[in-house]
Amino acid sequence: MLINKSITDFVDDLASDSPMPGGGGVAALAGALGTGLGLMVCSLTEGKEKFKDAQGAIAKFKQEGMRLKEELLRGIDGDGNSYLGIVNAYKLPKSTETECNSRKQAVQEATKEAARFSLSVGQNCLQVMKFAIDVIQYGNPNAVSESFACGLLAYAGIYSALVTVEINLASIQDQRFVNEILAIDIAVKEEAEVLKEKITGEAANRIVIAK
Ligand SMILES: Nc1nc(=O)c2c([nH]1)NC[C@@H]1CN(c3ccc(C(=O)N[C@@H](CCC(=O)O)C(=O)O)cc3)C=[N+]21
Repeated sequence: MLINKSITDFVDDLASDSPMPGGGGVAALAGALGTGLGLMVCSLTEGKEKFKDAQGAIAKFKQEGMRLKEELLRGIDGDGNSYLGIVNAYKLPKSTETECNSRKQAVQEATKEAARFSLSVGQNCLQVMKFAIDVIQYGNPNAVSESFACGLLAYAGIYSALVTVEINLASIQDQRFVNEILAIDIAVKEEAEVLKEKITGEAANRIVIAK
């Protein structure tokens, strides 16, 4: 499993020509790392008298963050496996016309599954950006830089997931499927842009460097 590797082995694997991890799995990792940073800020806020008014909100955000962290960690291997589905479908025999047809069908199905999987990674990363905004607003301001990094790692995760969705869509023939997924893909991107503006705007307001 990819998630049990050391960071060094993971990055070396990534750098090699092995088919996983790919862009989709790294998207999930970026989202998980972002979530970890946001959760760190929750931990630095919890139980502190200074932040007593924020305790209820932080407890709620922490639960959501823990759910997203688990889901994104699962997505690192999950996405890689969904891509392996495509690789394996291409390896099916193609000597007869029947074999060719069923191989083609299997490649199409596996590619749809891979597109759906990376879309779900992108959607989870979008939730991490919302979690980041909550944590920016309610969390310990000493670590607000971590809250911003949480949101911006998730933003990178979204784009990494969505280009993966799109490269898969490019080889899918079922136009109805393509339209349906593309509509969600575009909506996620639009929402991510709004959230990114909000996050960078907050960062500019909250981290003021004397000149
Ligand atoms: N859910 C999902 N996650 C992905 O990460 C994902 C995906 N879908 N869809 C497609 C892109 C692209 N990507 C590649 C990974 C390895 C090779 C690779 O190793 N290619 C070898 C051949 C691989 C083989 O045939 O074994 C080559 O081009 O020479 C290529 C492309 C992962 N992606």
